Amino acid sequence: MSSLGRRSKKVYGKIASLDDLKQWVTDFGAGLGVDVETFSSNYQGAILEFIHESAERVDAYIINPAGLTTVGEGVRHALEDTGLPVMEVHFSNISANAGAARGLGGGAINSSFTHTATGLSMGMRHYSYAAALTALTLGLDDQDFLGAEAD
Ligand SMILES: O=C1C[C@@](O)(C(=O)O)C[C@@H](O)[C@@H]1O
Repeated sequence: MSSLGRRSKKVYGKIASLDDLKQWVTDFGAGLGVDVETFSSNYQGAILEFIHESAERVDAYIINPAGLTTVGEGVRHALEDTGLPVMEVHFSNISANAGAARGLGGGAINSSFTHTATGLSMGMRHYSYAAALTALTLGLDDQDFLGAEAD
């Protein structure tokens, strides 16, 4: 994701850098009245440390597992252990066939995050984050859904 600006414009759209993405998501959250804390790293251990140290102070996670999508068991497990809602997001539609407009060039991949995620938002460029953030906000405000006390 640190190479966002060099990726296919057709799939990833006009967001030119991770900093731009973080700002866009933060601004979108502010519009919803939500504080967004952003984090990114190319190092799996750093992602694990962030999840561990943030679990007590956040309400939920939105994760784009990017290059870890098919292999990030440690990160997936750490997220599951927080007991918090987790939305998986992707710019691309990772389930699309090869050659599809917003799919990955090589065709569908199987995410190792989806089976324990609360929800999934993908194929909508950076708007996938907007969908995830909106759904999480509504869900957490709903006392019969994500806003309910954890079991
Ligand atoms: O780095 C990425 C980005 C991605 O997660 C997306 O946002 O579409 C899709 C992944 O397959 C890829 O490795």
